[in-house]
Amino acid sequence: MPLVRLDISHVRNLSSVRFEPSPQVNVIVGKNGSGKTSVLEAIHLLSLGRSFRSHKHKTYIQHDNEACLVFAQLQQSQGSPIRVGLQRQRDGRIDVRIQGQRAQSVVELAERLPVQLINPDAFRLLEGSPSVRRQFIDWGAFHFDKDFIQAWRGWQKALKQRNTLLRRGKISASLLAAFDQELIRLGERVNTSRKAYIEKLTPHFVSVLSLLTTELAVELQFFQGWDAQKNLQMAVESGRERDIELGYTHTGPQRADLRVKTATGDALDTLSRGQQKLVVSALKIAQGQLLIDMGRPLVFLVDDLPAELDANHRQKLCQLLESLNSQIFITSVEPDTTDFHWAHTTDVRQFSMSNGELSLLSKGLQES
Ligand SMILES: Nc1ncnc2c1ncn2[C@@H]1O[C@H](COP(=O)(O)OP(=O)(O)OP(=O)(O)O)[C@@H](O)[C@H]1O
Repeated sequence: MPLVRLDISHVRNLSSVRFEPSPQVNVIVGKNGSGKTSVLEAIHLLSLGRSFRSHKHKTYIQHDNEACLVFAQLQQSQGSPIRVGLQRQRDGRIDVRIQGQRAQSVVELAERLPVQLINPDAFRLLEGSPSVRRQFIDWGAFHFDKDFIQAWRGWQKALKQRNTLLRRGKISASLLAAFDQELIRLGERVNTSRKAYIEKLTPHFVSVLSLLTTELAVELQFFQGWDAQKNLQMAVESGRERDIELGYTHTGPQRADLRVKTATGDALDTLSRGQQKLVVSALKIAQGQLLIDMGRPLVFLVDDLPAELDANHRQKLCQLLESLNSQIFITSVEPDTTDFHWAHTTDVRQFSMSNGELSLLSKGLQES
């Protein structure tokens, strides 16, 4: 599934960038504002139909252009590469093509080209609201449990309807109880899937983190969103009167969270910025590794790797990513990337980015 060819047109300052990435490691080096992140943004756009930097598509379409286009060839395990492309118009329209045929939705691309992003914003996993961590869990649950998305959508719908009733007031606890059956059934289903995913992820996370650093003992605690001693039925029943008072559903899977703890407290309060970066990277890599173990290769997009990591940890992170046998795109402002040590068997291509122009600096297997 690696990208063997990439054509990017009119994404930010990239008027026309065409290149043949390595199926293994690609390092893009350039000054601030040269366009490195825009290459990762274009790959993300092709995978998910959206940017990781902005929800507003007009911000990434190049000024004075009506549309941006990202086109790629994806290597298959057998046979010739498949052609995939995505065009986004300024008026919002999206055109997704697979082998020249129009696709039903961007989901078809997400399945063919899963990406995992590690960038400075990934810190939001620790410092952001619980919704960021729920998204992280749900991404994994979605890939692990084929029925998860259907249950999640149904539960969201039931929750929305219930909250609308509560907001309007004038609803009795007995009437509300009639609406709660579906909410409870689907909410339990969502919770079971999330729990199972975190159980699978935890040992991977622990082992990935121990490869990055031996100095940190970090624990993942899944909070299901209500008292662990109760099932959802009991929690919803005992919370009904309070929900009526508050005008919304105050307990349930919508309050779930993933707590990242050290021996002395929350990781966010006790770890340095660099250590937090290692923890977040370990979470993201563990998540990717689980998917790879299921036979679903993915592309890692790593933006601004050196920031806040010393050379030793940077090297360990590179080794770990390399060991996953995935395609990797890494950006760096450092002109000297010799401290990224890759195995001599790895095909590393190094590119230079300058004012939206990409050029190949070096290519091939590494010297031992
Ligand atoms: N819609 C747009 N049209 C044209 N140029 C844009 C648009 N949006 C942003 N730019 C410019 O494109 C460039 C994008 O750079 P990008 O963020 O990819 O750089 P970078 O090399 O990753 O920088 P850094 O190292 O600072 O993260 C910037 O120079 C920015 O001013």
